[in-house]
Amino acid sequence: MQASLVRADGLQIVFRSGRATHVAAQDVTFNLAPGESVGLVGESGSGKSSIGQAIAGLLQPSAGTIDIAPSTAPWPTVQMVFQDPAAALNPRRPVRRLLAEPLEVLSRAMARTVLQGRAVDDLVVAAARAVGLRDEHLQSLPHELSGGQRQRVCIARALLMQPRVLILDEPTSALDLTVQAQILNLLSDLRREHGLTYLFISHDLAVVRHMCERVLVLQHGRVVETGASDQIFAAPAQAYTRRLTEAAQMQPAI
Ligand SMILES: Nc1ncnc2c1ncn2[C@@H]1O[C@H](COP(=O)(O)OP(=O)(O)OP(=O)(O)O)[C@@H](O)[C@H]1O
Repeated sequence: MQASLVRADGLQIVFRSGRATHVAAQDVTFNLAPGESVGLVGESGSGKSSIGQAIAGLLQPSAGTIDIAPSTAPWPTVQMVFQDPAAALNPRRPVRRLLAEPLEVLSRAMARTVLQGRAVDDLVVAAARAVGLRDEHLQSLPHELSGGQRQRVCIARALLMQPRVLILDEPTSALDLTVQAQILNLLSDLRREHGLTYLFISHDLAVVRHMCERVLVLQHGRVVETGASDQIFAAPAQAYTRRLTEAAQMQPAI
């Protein structure tokens, strides 16, 4: 069996407001092996984002464990990219600042390891180029960029933290189809170049089929089916998955 980089075991995520409780995830168990891209699919409200946030350390599960293989990096090696890049970026900061700030707030020890003697601005320029932004974009405010360019900024900002795992939460859902394809190609290239591991959250199975070797299908917070993408798409075992794949076939191909 392949070593796992991330292991979620028996995850339960419960939201409480007043007396009401809502179980967003129940007994969710899965592995992410180094370098693989795993899709997390399911209808709206099935718990995809909640699970992604728990893996990224942004949300505390009510039960269960998340183990991330030890690394030599003294900073979090899981980064998250969200659906809406405009909401994720401070509208008053130019791109250069947006990219530099997470590096500037690192502790001295972390900064030494991340920067390795390089200037923050050199890393910022390199990261912007690596995601296909032009140098003049560094002066731009988020609203002066296109949606695709803003998502490139978010991806660059995540990459600057040298993650091993990226949680991609509907990273192209807010983009039109041509731009969507460009960002998906960028993500594929970056995964190959940096040996990254992806948890790719999407309600769009056509995108997941394109991006992921393996799929977890969620319904009402539970994993109801899991397997290789090809197999899930060719012969889904569950009626629920069949419904999702049929809906995907009605959408334009990537
Ligand atoms: N902060 C919160 N407080 C209360 N309930 C929440 C909270 N966040 C999510 N939920 C509920 O938990 C369930 C799962 O939500 P989640 O966002 O994880 O689903 P999802 O599969 O990502 O949905 P979508 O595809 O619509 O983004 C939903 O019923 C949602 O209403």
